Amino acid sequence: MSSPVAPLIEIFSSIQGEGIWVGCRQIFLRFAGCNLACSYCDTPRNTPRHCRWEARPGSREFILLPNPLTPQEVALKIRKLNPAIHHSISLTGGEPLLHTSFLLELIPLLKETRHGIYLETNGTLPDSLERILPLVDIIAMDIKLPGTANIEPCWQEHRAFLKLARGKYLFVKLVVDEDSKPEEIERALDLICSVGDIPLVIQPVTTPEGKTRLKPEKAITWQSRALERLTDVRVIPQTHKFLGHL
Ligand SMILES: C[S@@+](CC[C@H](N)C(=O)[O-])C[C@H]1O[C@@H](n2cnc3c(N)ncnc32)[C@H](O)[C@@H]1O
Ligand SMILES: Nc1nc2[nH]cc(C(=O)O)c2c(=O)[nH]1
Ligand code: SF4
Ligand SMILES: [Mg+2]
Repeated sequence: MSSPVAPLIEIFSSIQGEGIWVGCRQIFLRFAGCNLACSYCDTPRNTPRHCRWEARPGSREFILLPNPLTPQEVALKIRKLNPAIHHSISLTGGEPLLHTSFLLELIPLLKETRHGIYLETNGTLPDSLERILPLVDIIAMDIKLPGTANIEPCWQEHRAFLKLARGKYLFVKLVVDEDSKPEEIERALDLICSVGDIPLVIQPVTTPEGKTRLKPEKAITWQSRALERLTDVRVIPQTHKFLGHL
């Protein structure tokens, strides 16, 4: 039987710019395609890019789409990035859980990082998560605020996802801006608390110009509100955008 293939946008080594593992060195695998279309999304999910390899740390290897790669080919490219010095491999996108058949074959080939597999996900595909759950170590799950992302609500999918993911090293990211609706943030807090005392990162929207769209006073207000109900609540912007990392 032939190996599944997956459309990858890029493979690169960089410093995690978001969430509770910010600052850790990771290898990033960015998959093409997404089941959502968040208004603030900073990632061209399907745009082919030119193939090029820059042989310097933090460089990126751009895979010319639609040239899908097999798990063996991806594992070989990762091996060239010295996985042993990396905290983990971040599976991101686009939405990585759209490619679970590929991940089931790929992940067992990726053993050399210090803390395994880090899944960066929009938290809307619980059935897909269930397929690969034993193979992931850390889950960074977004709870999408419908008004902020300008998408249909996915509260039910998020609830099912959280219940599955809570046994892992799990944290939730809430991407918030000045116009985020208080009732939606409250609903997200209700959802998290109904599943457990899960670490929460409030992540301001970053504009294409690199500015954060959440004033300090509002970030403080929402963090205070969340800290009344959760133990670990941090406000962390996308640091890689200020530091110039990939
Ligand atoms: C590009 S997404 C890919 C993984 C997955 N599709 C998701 O949404 O979690 C990775 C992370 O970047 C965040 N993100 C994307 N665009 C952003 C922006 N303009 N400002 C702040 N966070 C952003 C997402 O919310 C998510 O936490
Ligand atoms: N440095 C860096 N950190 C990141 N954290 C999440 C990212 C993503 O696009 O999934 C990302 C990214 O694209 N670059
Ligand atoms: S789910 Fe993630 S990749 Fe998809 S549009 Fe939203 S932020 Fe972008
Ligand atoms: Mg990114």
